[in-house]
Amino acid sequence: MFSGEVIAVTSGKGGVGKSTVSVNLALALKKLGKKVAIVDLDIYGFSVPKLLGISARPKTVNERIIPVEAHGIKVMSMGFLIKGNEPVVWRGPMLGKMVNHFWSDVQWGELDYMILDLPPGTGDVALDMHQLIPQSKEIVVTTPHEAATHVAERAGSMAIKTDHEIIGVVENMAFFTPPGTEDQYYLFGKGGGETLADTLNTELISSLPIEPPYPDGTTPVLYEEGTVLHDHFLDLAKKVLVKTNQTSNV
Ligand SMILES: Nc1ncnc2c1ncn2[C@@H]1O[C@H](COP(=O)(O)OP(=O)(O)OP(=O)(O)O)[C@@H](O)[C@H]1O
Repeated sequence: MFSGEVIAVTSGKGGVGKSTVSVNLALALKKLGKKVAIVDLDIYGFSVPKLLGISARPKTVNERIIPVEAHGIKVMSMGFLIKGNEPVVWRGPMLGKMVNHFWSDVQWGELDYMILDLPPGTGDVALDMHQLIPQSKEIVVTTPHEAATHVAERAGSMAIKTDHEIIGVVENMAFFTPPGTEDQYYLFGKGGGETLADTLNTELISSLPIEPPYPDGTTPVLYEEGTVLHDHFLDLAKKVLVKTNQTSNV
């Protein structure tokens, strides 16, 4: 158990950048001097350990689990409990037990923020989380494309129905600016994030551009200084501070 803000990051469909937003928001909050943990509850697509380059596993001391630390943040993931890349074949009640386990049996210590990377959609884990952590607030991630915003609306509606505050919508892959230009190309359409925010009666708190690959063709996953997305994530973290009545420690 811990005291601090719990922020669940959700999306309607997979692949829109929910884990990318969760991890980079957690790192940006850390840069603002906050004590941060991230919990990867994306049972069928856990990716946080890989994004953070973690190969260690959590240890248990006096029947309490000690989370793994990476880049200055504490991490727990469904991926720590599964061997290699095996598929997860658990059903609802087992998943509920796991969510409870992460919440009650982990030695989190003092934290300002706990970021939860939820599975996409409105399945068992999202429902369990909403019931177990009634104080959690939500960020809804979508791309501007109608196919994504349409299903993201359902994920957001679930938060509203269970009385959870939606901090805002993050529109990811909103546009592409070719390096060396100021042009903006709206590859997945324009305005989808704003429309979703209106429908959910919340605010569009960030429009994140598409990060171009490095010259060698690889793509960054942690947006360090020098990347296009670095400042966008810092701005998003500052907005989260304001929305949760906190101020930067740096
Ligand atoms: N703004 C961006 N610019 C460029 N690439 C991005 C951006 N956001 C995410 N990506 C890339 O898109 C892919 C999908 O992102 P991510 O894994 O975060 O999505 P997700 O919504 O968590 O998916 P899933 O639910 O399947 O885990 C990754 O390869 C990620 O690096």
